[in-house]
Amino acid sequence: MDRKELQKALTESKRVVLKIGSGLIATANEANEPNGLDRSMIEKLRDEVLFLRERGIEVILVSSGAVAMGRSVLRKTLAGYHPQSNPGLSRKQALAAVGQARLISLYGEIFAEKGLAVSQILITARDFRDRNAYLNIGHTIQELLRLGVVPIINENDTVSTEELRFGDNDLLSAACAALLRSDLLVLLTSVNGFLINEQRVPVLTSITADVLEAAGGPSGPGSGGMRTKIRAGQLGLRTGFRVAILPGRDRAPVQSLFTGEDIGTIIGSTEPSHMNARKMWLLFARTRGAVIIDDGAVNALRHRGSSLLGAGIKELRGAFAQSDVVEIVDAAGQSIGRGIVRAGSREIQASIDAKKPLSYEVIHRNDLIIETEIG
Ligand SMILES: Nc1ncnc2c1ncn2[C@@H]1O[C@H](COP(=O)(O)OP(=O)(O)O)[C@@H](O)[C@H]1O
Ligand SMILES: N[C@@H](CCC(=O)OP(=O)(O)O)C(=O)O
Repeated sequence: MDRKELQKALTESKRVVLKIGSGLIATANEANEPNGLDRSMIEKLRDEVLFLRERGIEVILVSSGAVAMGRSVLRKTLAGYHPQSNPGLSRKQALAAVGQARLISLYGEIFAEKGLAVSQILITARDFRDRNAYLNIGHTIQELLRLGVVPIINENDTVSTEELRFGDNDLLSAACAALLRSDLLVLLTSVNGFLINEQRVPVLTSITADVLEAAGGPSGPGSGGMRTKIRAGQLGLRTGFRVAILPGRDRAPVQSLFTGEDIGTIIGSTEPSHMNARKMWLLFARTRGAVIIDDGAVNALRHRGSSLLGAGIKELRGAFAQSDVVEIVDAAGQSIGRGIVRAGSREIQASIDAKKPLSYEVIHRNDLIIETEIG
């Protein structure tokens, strides 16, 4: 696909999520000790936000840097504090708790210099799994945008346990881009874009095994590196937003992209189709239990676009209630998708035991997503 065509399409975006990672925003002193956040980087970000807003584009920021800022604050204020080279989760959580307040106040100060107000939104992966919490996040952000306030999102590190963590803000910002129906996710990076054999790849329209192979982890203070940026691109291709991985050290990378300069790596297609909102949420939803289905039902779901009828269910795993999201598993134990059940496990189990399958659609087509859509 022609990069120029795709780049032109990007400029039609109505809502953009813009993410800056620890690798770019954290600074170190000459002795390589943590030394706060890079003020000039935040000033640049502010000017990029202003540029997009002047074009009528809504902007949501995702900023890392709480842990790095926490380290720097403690180094400067606590005698005898020594930053650990590889801190565990609870130490990182404590550092984030110290640093997040400073981070947001620094943004507030710098953005106010040009008449912009900021807000802090702290979220966890769990918030996206709960439909009410996710809808409320959306409503709050919508209202902030209506007010003209810039939302600044970070992970709520205090409450994120190991299994509930995004862990890095590339994936958090991708989830935000999907669920907030943004057209474009900009990931600022410390390198020139996605590189293969040191050469920048200007455009990706699909994520192949070679691409995944070439995308490695971070080399600086960040936690995701390029691998998570490519995963963000994969989610974008599936759900309908485009991704631009841009060199964050350039003078004005977003403005360059929007004015047609050939920089960074763009991931997307020229005509992305937004996944419908309910299916989108199913991608992130927490599942409770599973329905194990027979080969005929697998075939009907995969190839005929059917709903799941009671007759196709062989057994159940775990207890769940009507309206819960369950895993859909084939006879070999492989998960083939997930969906919202119209009956609880007790009712379905009773029908299996009585050999009288439920006569209705236990999971309606509109309420399920199969693995080709999940990826
Ligand atoms: N194929 C690749 N292309 C570009 N960078 C790569 C690749 N594989 C690994 N990397 C590493 O990914 C990192 C880019 O992420 P960076 O912007 O530093 O991180 P973060 O967003 O986590 O702060 C760089 O450290 C770079 O060395
Ligand atoms: N929530 C953490 C950010 C985690 C992180 O480092 O993410 P990233 O910079 O995307 O690799 C913080 O603010 O320090």
